[in-house]
Amino acid sequence: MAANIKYLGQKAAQLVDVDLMSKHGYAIEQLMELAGFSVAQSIAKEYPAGKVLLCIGPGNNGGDGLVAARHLKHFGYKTSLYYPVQPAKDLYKNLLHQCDIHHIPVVTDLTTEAKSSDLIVDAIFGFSFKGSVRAPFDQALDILRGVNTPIVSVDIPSGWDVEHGDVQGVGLRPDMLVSLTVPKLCAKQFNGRFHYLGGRFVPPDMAEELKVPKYPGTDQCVRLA
Ligand SMILES: NC(=O)C1=CN([C@@H]2O[C@H](COP(=O)(O)OP(=O)(O)OC[C@H]3O[C@@H](n4cnc5c(N)ncnc54)[C@H](O)[C@@H]3O)[C@@H](O)[C@H]2O)[C@H](O)CC1
Ligand SMILES: [K+]
Repeated sequence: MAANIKYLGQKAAQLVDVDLMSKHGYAIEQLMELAGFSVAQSIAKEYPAGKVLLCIGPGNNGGDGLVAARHLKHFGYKTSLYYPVQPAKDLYKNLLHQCDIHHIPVVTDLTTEAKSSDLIVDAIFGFSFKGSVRAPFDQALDILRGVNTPIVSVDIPSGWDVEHGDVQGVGLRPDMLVSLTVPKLCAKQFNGRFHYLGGRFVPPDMAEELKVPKYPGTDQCVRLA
């Protein structure tokens, strides 16, 4: 585990988000683009080009996944989306349209796709996840838990409590975790091979307060463990 890292609880993580947008004038599209780009770059550092299935949830964690799908495609990966709940918000509709014009298909047979992919990106739930997993994501997480394909979780391993980890025994054990902005408390329990940090958009005073580590060169991600 990297030294001097600050881990945020659920409320604190949500407050950072609010501060960036309400106080400092960032648009969600800006943050999401950089967050998703950093996820794609973290993946490219550790996994060779191949077939990547991105599992997309109904909130901004899912939005990060839609952005990552597009950048991975630009990087030479073959990408597809599992996106069972598609909210009507323009933000997500536009991101999905952009995936469409990048010839990134939406698939429905999760079991088959998960087994035949080289990598799965879990962009289902992020720091706003609460309670027990509701349909259709309960079944989806069961399927993901049951395949041998390595999983990269975006910000939070889905089904894990943001602060306490897998207290409900959902069972997702990602190979890589890409924390965004600053790791959340549950990241202390992550024991996969690669822990990265992404979301290189935090202004300097806030970065100092949050103990954001230095990113190397022009990279959008930094390996923590
Ligand atoms: N500043 C940053 O670090 C940024 C992070 N980003 C990403 O945004 C997510 C947090 O997004 P948010 O929309 O607040 O929430 P989630 O994606 O975690 O999920 C909300 C979504 O999920 C539903 N839901 C919640 N609990 C359950 C449950 N038990 N069962 C089923 N469904 C559930 C809820 O109803 C909503 O629909 C953060 O983690 C980052 O990945 C931004 O993209 C950029 C800035
Ligand atoms: K996730």
